[in-house]
Parts: sequence; C-alpha cells; structure tokens
Amino acid sequence: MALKDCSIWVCANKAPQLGFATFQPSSSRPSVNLKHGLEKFCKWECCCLRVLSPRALTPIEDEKHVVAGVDESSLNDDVVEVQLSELEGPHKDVNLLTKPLMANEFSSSDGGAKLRVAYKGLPGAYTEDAVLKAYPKCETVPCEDFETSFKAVESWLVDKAVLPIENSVGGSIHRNYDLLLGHKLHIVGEVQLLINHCLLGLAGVRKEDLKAVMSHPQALVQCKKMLTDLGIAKISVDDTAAAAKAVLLKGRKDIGAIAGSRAANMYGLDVLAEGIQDDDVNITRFLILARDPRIPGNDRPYKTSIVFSLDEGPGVLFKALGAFALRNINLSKIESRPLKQSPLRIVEDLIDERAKYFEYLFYIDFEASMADPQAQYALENLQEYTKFIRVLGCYPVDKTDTSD
Ligand SMILES: O=C(O)C(=O)C[C@]1(C(=O)O)C=C[C@@H](O)C=C1
Repeated sequence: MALKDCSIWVCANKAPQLGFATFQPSSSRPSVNLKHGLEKFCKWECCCLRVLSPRALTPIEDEKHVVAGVDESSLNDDVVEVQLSELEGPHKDVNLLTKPLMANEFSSSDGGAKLRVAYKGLPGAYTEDAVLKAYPKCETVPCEDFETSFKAVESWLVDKAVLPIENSVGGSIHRNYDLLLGHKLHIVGEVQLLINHCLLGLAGVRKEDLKAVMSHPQALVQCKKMLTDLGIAKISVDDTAAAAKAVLLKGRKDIGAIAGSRAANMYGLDVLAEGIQDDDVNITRFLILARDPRIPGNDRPYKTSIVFSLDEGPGVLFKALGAFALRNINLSKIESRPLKQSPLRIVEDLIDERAKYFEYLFYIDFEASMADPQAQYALENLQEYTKFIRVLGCYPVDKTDTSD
C-alpha cells in the first residue's frame, strides 16, 4: 500500500463536486506547496487529502493482435472497418517494438524513476509524437484504447496519459470529451502538433498501384481530397501506426497506409507521397492528463477547461457565457455533448402542453488562469446558471512553433 494524496477542486459556495484526483508523492516529482496554492485559489480551491491506496505492480506483457473498430468511422460513409488480425501474419522485427498495454494488465509497476506516459496506439502513432514533444526523455507506453490509457494513470502504472482532443480539419474527438467526464484525471497540459501525413507502401510500390488505403478515420478525413483524386477504397483502423504495421505484415502491394514519416521508418515502408493532407495547416491538439491537478500560475498564459450543464430557461446559455464576456475573458473552445444519463428534459409548456428538450453538457476552454481572480469571479457568476460544474484542469497554453 502506498500513501496517496487526493486533490479536489472545491467551490466554497456549493458542495465539492468539481473533480477528484490522486497523486503519489515521489522523489522525481516536485512537491506541491498546498498552502501557497490554496491562498491563490480563493473560492475555487484545490485541496489535498491523504489516503491509502494500492500501488500498481505488474510489468506489461502479452500482446493480443486484435485492434477493435473505432467509433469515429461514422466520419467516413465509405470507409471499411477491419480487425487487424485479419491482415496480420508473423513478423520478427516489428514484434520487437513496444507492445501495447491491454485492458487486463493493471496490477503492477516497475517502480522506476523515469516518467512513463501512456497513449493510445502503436509505436509510431502521432500521439506518441505528441508525448515525445511534451516529454522528450520519457518512456512511452502504448495502449490498446483510450480507456486503457486513462486506467493506466488511475492505477499508477504510468504517470501521465496523452490523448488527441481536436484537429484543425477533422474537428473534435467527441469520445475523448466523454472520457474526460467519466474519469477523475486532471488536464495538466496541452500539445499542438503539426500533422504531416505521408502515403506509405511496401518497397518499390507506386501510388498508382494502390487499390485501398488504411488509416485512422481522422487521418482519412484529413486527406479526403487526395483519396478522392486517387479513387481508392478507404479502410479504417485504430491508428496510423497500426495501418503502417498492417501493410508491412500483410505484404500487400495494392494496399497503402496514411501515417507519419516516423511510422514509415519504424515499419520499413516507402514514402510514396508526403504532405498529403487537404490543409497544409493540419494541427492536432492533444491533452496531457495526470492524477493530480497542476497548481495554476500567472507566470505565462494559462488556459482553463471546464464542463457544466445548465439550468432551464430562455437565454441561459447566453447568460452563462456572459460571465466570461463581462470580464473580458476569451473562450478558445466550446463543445456540447449530450448528457447521456438523462438525454431528454421534459418541460411544462403552456402552448404545446409538454415540450421536450435535449439535455447537454458544455465543455469550455477559457484563456485565463484559475490563479486570476477574474477567472474565479467568472466561475462564481457561471454557477448561478448551472446545475453541475467541474474544472477539468488549468494548464499553460502550448505556444510552441507548429510550423515543422
Ligand atoms: O492514429 C494516430 O497516429 C493517432 O495518434 C490518432 C490521431 C487522432 O486521433 O486524431 C492523431 C493525430 C492525427 O490527427 C490523426 C490521428
């Protein structure tokens, strides 16, 4: 059993309902000055409790060569989904690459001091690029799906997880918004990555030889123009590196993959075309998740991500957003998602007798730090119109150059 700290975002006006996370004091992690942090937070506080919890224990073993279908396939009407087990055969070299963490492997950790960061996909996926951009010296831990990467952090198997949240061409990755709410992790950072897609094939293949191309649904959407010009079938798989690996293992000269140049190197494929995305400025934004929240500062530009559901009534969303507008706080993102547990709201209506509305959750990113009193006042004001509100995290804005 290891001693853990629990961090809870608290609003002084209402019961603490704003998120929950845990962290383990470690020599490699700078200790958090809670007293100092609490002073800064005023009403929206992040306080820590001490609890006992089991420590993660087992190494990552075993690979199941089955990649489940992806739910974003609805993005592409004409995309075929495949199980990679249908395409794979044995291959000595690629089996030496790191094996993905499976959902049933949550019992241990090597106790090593090196930062371990989970991501969904195989080695060579763009999300791994994002992990390495944020933590160049970390150990990357591939996971079979997003849920597994969340659980890996929650069960202390890894320190952090990185997941894609939106792309400048393909838009939001809705499932990951839902996962943020379903788990207790905190957003502690963001990474913006320029995605430069390549068309990959077996050595010696020309792009005219291809009859089908495999990739992640977002990548297929981002390269729609080129794929339409080539007039070839699209096959949706779990991630771009999985597509590259499948092309290699299947040994098919008529199937290509859309992936990054790092995946081409890793899986020994030729780059048949580069920069094949519809838009040159093709940027994916990733979130970094951790068990404990980051203590917000004023030392550089910060962003705060929140989620809330609204009270009933006309103009409530307008009033809710006014809480930020009145304080000159810029909103950089707004996303609405259905409130799955109670999707419909039935309201008495004098004219129609009964009216039904869909219930929504609103995810908002605003450009201010929780250390800024204006942000705290804005959240206090927002609370007048909300049924539920949770601070998902306050973190520095990624201002690094995405031009290469
Ligand atoms: O397939 C990969 O390589 C991923 O890391 C996933 C992903 C995504 O989910 O959007 C990441 C970046 C690109 O936008 C395309 C695919």
